[in-house]
Amino acid sequence: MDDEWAIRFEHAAKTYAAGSSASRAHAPAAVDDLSLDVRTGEVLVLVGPSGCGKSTTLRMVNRLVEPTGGRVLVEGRDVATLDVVELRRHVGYVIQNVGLFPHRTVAQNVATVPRLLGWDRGRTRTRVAELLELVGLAPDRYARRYPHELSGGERQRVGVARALATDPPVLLMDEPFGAVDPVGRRRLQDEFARIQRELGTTVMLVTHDVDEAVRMADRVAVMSTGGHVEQLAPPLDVVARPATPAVADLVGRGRTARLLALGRLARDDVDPATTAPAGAPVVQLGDELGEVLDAIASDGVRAAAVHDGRTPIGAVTAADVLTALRRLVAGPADVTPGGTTTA
Ligand SMILES: Nc1ncnc2c1ncn2[C@@H]1O[C@H](COP(=O)(O)OP(=O)(O)OP(=O)(O)O)[C@@H](O)[C@H]1O
Repeated sequence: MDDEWAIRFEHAAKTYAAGSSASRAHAPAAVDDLSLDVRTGEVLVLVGPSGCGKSTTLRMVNRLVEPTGGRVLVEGRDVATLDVVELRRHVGYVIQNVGLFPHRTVAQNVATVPRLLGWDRGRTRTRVAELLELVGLAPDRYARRYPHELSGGERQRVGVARALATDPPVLLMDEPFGAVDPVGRRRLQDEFARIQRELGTTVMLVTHDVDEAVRMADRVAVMSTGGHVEQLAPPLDVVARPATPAVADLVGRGRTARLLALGRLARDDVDPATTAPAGAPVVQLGDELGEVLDAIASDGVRAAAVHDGRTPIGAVTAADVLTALRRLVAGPADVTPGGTTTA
């Protein structure tokens, strides 16, 4: 196994053979020529407009879609050479609306793959209980329920538990939280992030929700038609310094709010000569800029005191937060259109 990457696309291409032979001859490629590495243990999010080839890209990994050009490797092996059942044991898959078996209980749904693998009942039962705990569903309350007795968010959790049953090193997620209301979605995102960190799973996630992308990703791949990667970079870089007009278009609306959530208070943002007035709110170096602004925005306050741990190091005003935002946008000048930044 390669330590650096878990999934590699090498000039991967897919042209669907649909319609008449005449239209087939001119069918545009859903994915034209994709070369991309997903690093071991990272969450890489594909985001882009509808029809740009995100799902096609994802499905080439578990061979729900067979490439018509190039190749896809998982943990160093060309997926085309692998037995599909063996491959899918290593590659979990979660989709919107999950596709749970309606006439099977939660426990039976989660046990699907262990059953196929012939695990004994004791091992399966223990694993199912572990997984339900992991996704925040108490086994004694949920194991015997049927999918129609669950909320959308709970069903999605069962889908995640099922995909993780054999502890796959790679997990593919296609709009996994798309069917959940915004509040539930945010909670699921947070919990999933915790689970992912705990397990160290390599995740490739598809969404068309830019906020979801920047919240979940270690790196974001912004795609345009034909599976073309416009920019591949950490969320902050994508939002602060879009590499192409297409990326700017996608992240443009609500950009300041996203920067406030992604940017962190740095030492350079703090005025060491100023002391905040008595009773001023205290923020910490490294806090989200949005939280800092919230603190300053509270009634009758013009500045927040900044601490580094327990040590007061100065004060910060709303104007300083604005300067910090500009610092993020100015950033290091290492982004080239269509290129990548290293992080
Ligand atoms: N089975 C198929 N047969 C023919 N064409 C397909 C098939 N699946 C996808 N396509 C086409 O391939 C292109 C890419 O589709 P894909 O589903 O990968 O895009 P996407 O970015 O995931 O879109 P969305 O965000 O709307 O789900 C689209 O033009 C789509 O119409």
